Amino acid sequence: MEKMLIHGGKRLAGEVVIGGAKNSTVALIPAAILSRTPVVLDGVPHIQDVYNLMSILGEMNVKSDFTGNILKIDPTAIVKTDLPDGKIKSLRASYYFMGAMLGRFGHAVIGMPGGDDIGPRPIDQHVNGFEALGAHVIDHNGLIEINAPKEGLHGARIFLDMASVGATINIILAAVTAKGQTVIENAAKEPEIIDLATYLNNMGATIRGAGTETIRISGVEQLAAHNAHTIIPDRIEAGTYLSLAAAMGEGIMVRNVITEHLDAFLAKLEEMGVTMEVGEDSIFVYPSGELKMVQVKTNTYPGLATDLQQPLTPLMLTAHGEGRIIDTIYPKRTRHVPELVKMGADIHVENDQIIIHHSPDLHGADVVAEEIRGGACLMVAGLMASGDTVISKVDNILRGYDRVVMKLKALGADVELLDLP
Ligand SMILES: CC(=O)N[C@H]1[C@@H](OP(=O)(O)OP(=O)(O)OC[C@H]2O[C@@H](n3ccc(=O)[nH]c3=O)[C@H](O)[C@@H]2O)O[C@H](CO)[C@@H](O)[C@@H]1O
Ligand SMILES: C=C(OP(=O)(O)O)C(=O)O
Repeated sequence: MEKMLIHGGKRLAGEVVIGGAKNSTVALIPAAILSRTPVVLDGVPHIQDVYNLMSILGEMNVKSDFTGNILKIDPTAIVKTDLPDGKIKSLRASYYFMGAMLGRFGHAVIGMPGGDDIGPRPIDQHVNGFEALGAHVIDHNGLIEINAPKEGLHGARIFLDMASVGATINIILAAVTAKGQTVIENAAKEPEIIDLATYLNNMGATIRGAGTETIRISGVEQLAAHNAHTIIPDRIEAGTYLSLAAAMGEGIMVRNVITEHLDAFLAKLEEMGVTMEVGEDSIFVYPSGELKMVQVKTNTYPGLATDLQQPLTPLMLTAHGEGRIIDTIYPKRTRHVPELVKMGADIHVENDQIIIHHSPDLHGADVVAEEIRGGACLMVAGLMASGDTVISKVDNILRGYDRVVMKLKALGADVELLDLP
């Protein structure tokens, strides 16, 4: 079992280049099966989720080749295949094969996805969307079978109960080749949705309004990719390094960012007193002086992302006063809290609110990364702490952080992956 060993307490400096967005990539790869021609993705992050999706593609006789940052996917010999278990369970985004297979074959049999254990993650909005398009959905005890009617899917007006990223993407994937117009109201507005729409539109889809709460899709016969698509930078990876830079940096340049995607997060860092120079596609973080405690409430985009509340937490531990984090998207996303306590943090959970006090003396400990961002939080805390931190279940970090050990080492961190029992 791989674990991450961190000899903490070292000041860091230099630059880090952010990879392509995990949450775009994991939608773009399943979406590739809608194309009748080979697909090329550029800026693909080296993360376990990508390797697992490639393995799922292989089960459908879709060949893929990942060299450098380029992923080539050839769906021309695709075979309609049921995907009941195996790698499907290794990540959340495998549920995008529901919409993509439905769009391509009018039929999908997919096991319920895996992904982070961060509280309840139902897929009722995805199912309601498929049904509105005319599909028949049967849940065979966690094995989801979806069938389009004989005449194919038809456009529909769909109002989401909540602005779900996954449901918005899955409905787009199914609707791009449905007959007629689909309108998704209360759609998610995350940048990854715009990235997906750009990619599909370049294949011949007609999707308008991505990035707003009303998305209109006019169905087309079929899609075919003709150009490579460059994936947007990962705003969550960027936020994680910004938090680390503010906590331990002697001057760190974070490159390849779309700074607008980080507006809410940057505003929070500024409120804390972090000094930054925000360029066109980079952010330089100066060494921090005394920081001010802040109150944090996560929200859907453009609000502060739930995926950034945990990476921000170690930085908040350096500030004076009492801070609170309310995660309105995943209120139970608190599994990192007892692990931080093992490291000497003054932090606890009260009625789903995370309460934080100044904790200047973090020390290394054996901790568990129960999920990706909780893991990222412990990684940042481990780099700040004195002594050694050993993080187990590190695969949860590696499934979403591009070449993280290499990037941290380049900043001067003393970190390695070890095969430990
Ligand atoms: C692969 C990917 O892109 N993952 C991201 C995606 O997850 P994911 O797409 O799973 O998250 P959603 O936006 O769908 O979930 C938002 C909220 O809606 C609820 N909900 C969602 C769907 C549904 O059918 N019913 C329902 O009740 C969820 O439980 C959650 O409370 O968006 C989350 C919220 O920004 C991020 O934390 C994840 O990193
Ligand atoms: C929750 C996350 O991922 P997933 O939806 O893939 O589990 C995340 O990236 O923070």
